This record gives sequence, structure tokens and C-alpha cells, in this order.
Amino acid sequence: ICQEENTLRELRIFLRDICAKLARNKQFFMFTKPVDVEEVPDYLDIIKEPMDLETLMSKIDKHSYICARDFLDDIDLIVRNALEYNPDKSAEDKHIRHRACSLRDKAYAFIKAEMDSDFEDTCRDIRDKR
Ligand SMILES: COC(=O)N1C[C@@H]2C[C@@H]3O[C@]2(Cc2nccnc23)C1
Repeated sequence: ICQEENTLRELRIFLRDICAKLARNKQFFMFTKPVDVEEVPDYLDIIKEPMDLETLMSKIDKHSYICARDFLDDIDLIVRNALEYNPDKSAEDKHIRHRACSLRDKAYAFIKAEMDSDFEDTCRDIRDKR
């Protein structure tokens, strides 16, 4: 119904702003685009569902998310993939794991700081009845 579409439109505007802020942050450059499988030939052997901030943004525009929880599930997927593919004690792996944890904390903090919990409840109700 029309109010529901207004709510989901507002959610998309809100999520685009969060996604843009994360993608602008130089700390997260390694998460902004899909891992290049030419450069990293074994990536898809280990990571079954790649995810990145550019893909996240396109999913917003395709109306893939009807509540912030669904958006954060894809943020968590980016983080999980980075922790799984880069598990070693090396400085590079530790660095990317640290950045992945920072990405998660920043995303959750933006949502909490800027999203009214009643608004998210309304979005969940729309999701759950669809
Ligand atoms: C989210 O990003 C990642 O999980 N990775 C893992 C890959 C291994 C390493 O760093 C990545 C890209 C890369 N390209 C060329 C050579 N080595 C690398 C980024």
C-alpha cells in the first residue's frame, strides 16, 4: 500500500547515505568493489557468496532491502568473507580483518545513530507480512 512504499523509499534514501559514507572512507577501499578473481584466482573456491559495497548499493536500488536488518546482513557477509579468506597471522591478513571489524562497527553505529527504532519496527512489519 502507499504508506508502505513511502516507508521503503525513506529506507532506501537512508541506506544509500550510509553505504556512500562507508564507501567514501579510505580505510574501507578493499571492500568497495568485488575482489578481482583474475588477481586472486582461488577466491571463489573459498568464498561462496562474495559481497562488496558497490554490490550493496546496487541492491538498494533494486529494492532488495526492506529493513535495515537485511542491509546489515550483507554488511556482515562482507565481514565474514574477509575473516574467512584472510585468516592467517600475517600482517596483511591481520590488517584486513581489523578493517573488516571496523567496517561492521561503523555500519552498525551509523544505523543506530540515525535510525529511529520505530521506523525499523515498521520496516520489519512490512517485511514479515510480505
Ligand atoms: C576484501 O578483500 C579481500 O578479502 N582480499 C583478499 C585478496 C588477497 C589480497 O588482498 C585481496 C586482493 C588481492 N589482490 C591481489 C593480491 N592479493 C590480494 C583483498
